[in-house]
Amino acid sequence: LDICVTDNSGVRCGDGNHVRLTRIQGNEVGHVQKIDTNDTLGSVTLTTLNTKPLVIEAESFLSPEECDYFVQMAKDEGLKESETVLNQPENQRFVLRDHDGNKKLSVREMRHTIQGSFDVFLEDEDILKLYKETGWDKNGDELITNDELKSFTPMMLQAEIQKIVKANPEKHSRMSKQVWLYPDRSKDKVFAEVQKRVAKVVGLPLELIKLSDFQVVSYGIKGHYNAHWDSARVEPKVPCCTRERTKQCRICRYMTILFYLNDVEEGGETAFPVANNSTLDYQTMMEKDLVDLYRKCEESPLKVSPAKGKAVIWYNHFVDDANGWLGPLDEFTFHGGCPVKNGVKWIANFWVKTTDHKIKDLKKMQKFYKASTEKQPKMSKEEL
Ligand SMILES: O=C(O)CCC(=O)C(=O)O
Ligand SMILES: [Fe+2]
Repeated sequence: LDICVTDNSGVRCGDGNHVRLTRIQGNEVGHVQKIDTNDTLGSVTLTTLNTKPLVIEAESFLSPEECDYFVQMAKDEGLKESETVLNQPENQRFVLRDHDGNKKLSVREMRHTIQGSFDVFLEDEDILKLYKETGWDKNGDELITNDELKSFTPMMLQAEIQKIVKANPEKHSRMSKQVWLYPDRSKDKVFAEVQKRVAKVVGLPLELIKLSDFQVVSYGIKGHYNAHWDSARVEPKVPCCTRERTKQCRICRYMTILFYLNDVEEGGETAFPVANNSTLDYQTMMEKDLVDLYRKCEESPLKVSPAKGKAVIWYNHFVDDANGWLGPLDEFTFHGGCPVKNGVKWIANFWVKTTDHKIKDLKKMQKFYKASTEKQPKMSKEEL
């Protein structure tokens, strides 16, 4: 195997063991480092915002022109309403969340049932109004018993919820528009330069950066994205998703580089609701409704404010010590977008993807390596 990659130390070839995922050294909160980019921008300054999880901010990672360029590109391509992705298969979606196991659903348990089943975040008042209108809570004790459950089906519940979110779309876990961009890797000069800059700043092979996904998202007033992980927990039996793959797979995004493409008048921060918690337990996360950033954003321990050209960088996964590739999910990267209060918000997600098959990834990277070396016009003797 002869694997070559291009990184900050030049072209390096070997058997594959010489390629490892690396992290930017964050050191401590407030640590500042300046990285020369050797391009039109000159340099990028990184500031460590947090260490658990490691979150790094770069003001002016993109120039205002680059930001405008990506927004225009997204508009030309056309944005579509973001779908809320539920990871559970269809038949496991409707699960009654009877947390205390007393065979009755409290209002809170019904809220969580609806969240888990339909990805819709209602308030207690919505549930009570629903009971009133449908009569499902026959005796009006605000509890749904097994017997009362028989009077309606999941389909009926879904229909009611659909009515509610139609009138109040902000009750969705996500309210935004998005588009995947596949800027032609050799022809789009702006995108190519940004990819190079990303490779330089994060210190990963350019060939890996070229495998990344790029998505532009826009939020209007009340637009938000409740807390989630950008990647998934490692499950050896479920392979990582790739562009070719359609069967059951999990998302594997080693790192997220989130660009803010405009200045937001008010709101729209990126929040990390479990940052710096000593432990992470799902029970507390449920009890405190930490997912619900639409309502609980203010309580978040770490928030990053949008600013045109700024990038916020974090690692969804640790690195596997043995092979230097995708390691365990860093669960503290749980994050989302706070509601926009005034103005609009444009972002671009730059997701550095890998799979858990290092060799397969390296082989894919070789295609980009070869393309770049072949395209290089041979220098004539005169030029030398
Ligand atoms: O809008 C934000 O600040 C966060 C967006 C986000 O987390 C995502 O698109 O995955
Ligand atoms: Fe995200």
